[in-house]
Amino acid sequence: MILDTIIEKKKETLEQSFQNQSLLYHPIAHQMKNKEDLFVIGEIKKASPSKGVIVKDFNVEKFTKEYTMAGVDALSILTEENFFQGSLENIKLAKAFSHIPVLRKDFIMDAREIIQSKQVGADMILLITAMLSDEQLRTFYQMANMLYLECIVEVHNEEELTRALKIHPEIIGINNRDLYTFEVSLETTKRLAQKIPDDICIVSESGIFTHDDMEFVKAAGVDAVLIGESFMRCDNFMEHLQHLRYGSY
Ligand SMILES: O=P(O)(O)OC[C@@H](O)[C@@H](O)c1c[nH]c2ccccc12
Repeated sequence: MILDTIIEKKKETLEQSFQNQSLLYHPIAHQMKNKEDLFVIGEIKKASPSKGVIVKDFNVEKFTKEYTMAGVDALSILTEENFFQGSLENIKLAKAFSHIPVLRKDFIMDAREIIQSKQVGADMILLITAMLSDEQLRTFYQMANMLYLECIVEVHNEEELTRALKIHPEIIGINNRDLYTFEVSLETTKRLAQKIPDDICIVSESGIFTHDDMEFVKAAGVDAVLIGESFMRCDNFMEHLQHLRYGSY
């Protein structure tokens, strides 16, 4: 049968073309892993449930340009509307005014939101283990990968980490903030990072304000940091990033 022959040949060709190359390409994870210094994701958020309104003069275009010029490696854009006063439009703005990768930061709970993230131009999405079943986590992760969206799989404790590791994610985000009590402790990063295999990128999220905080999470073995409030409140992004990285102004 010619069809069988075609399929056999096709299999061979596929094997050859995907040899030594991951079927799913993860450029941001790759960049995180290979950066000498910490990879910095700067977050743009107007408000949060724990802090209320953080910036009154909220201008996504301005923040995007300033973060990019200051030298952050990626942007995180809050799109949740009710508690963070975010919007999907802000992703489009960030993409229009910057060339660096953009993370859609939201509480994704529906597969349609993954397609929507791609449509507005996001490069990466957040999947929060605490609010997804094992099945959702797996299917959302696969779906995102098929759309060439990278994922940060967020965890806050050992039980969530065990669940997250089952899908072998490229990037794990350790949230230092407990989403139930809003308590923040960088010890969460220290505790969980040592339980994560070396080939997975680790992002320490929340509560990073100073150079000492950066050094602390770096020593814990993370590849990247996600910083929101301390950037949102600073007067000069470039100086603040310098301070975070090198400890001086
Ligand atoms: O502003 P901070 O403390 O630097 O935190 C940023 C980011 O980690 C935080 O906004 C965050 C982490 N995980 C989330 C999940 C949903 C909404 C927000 C978040």
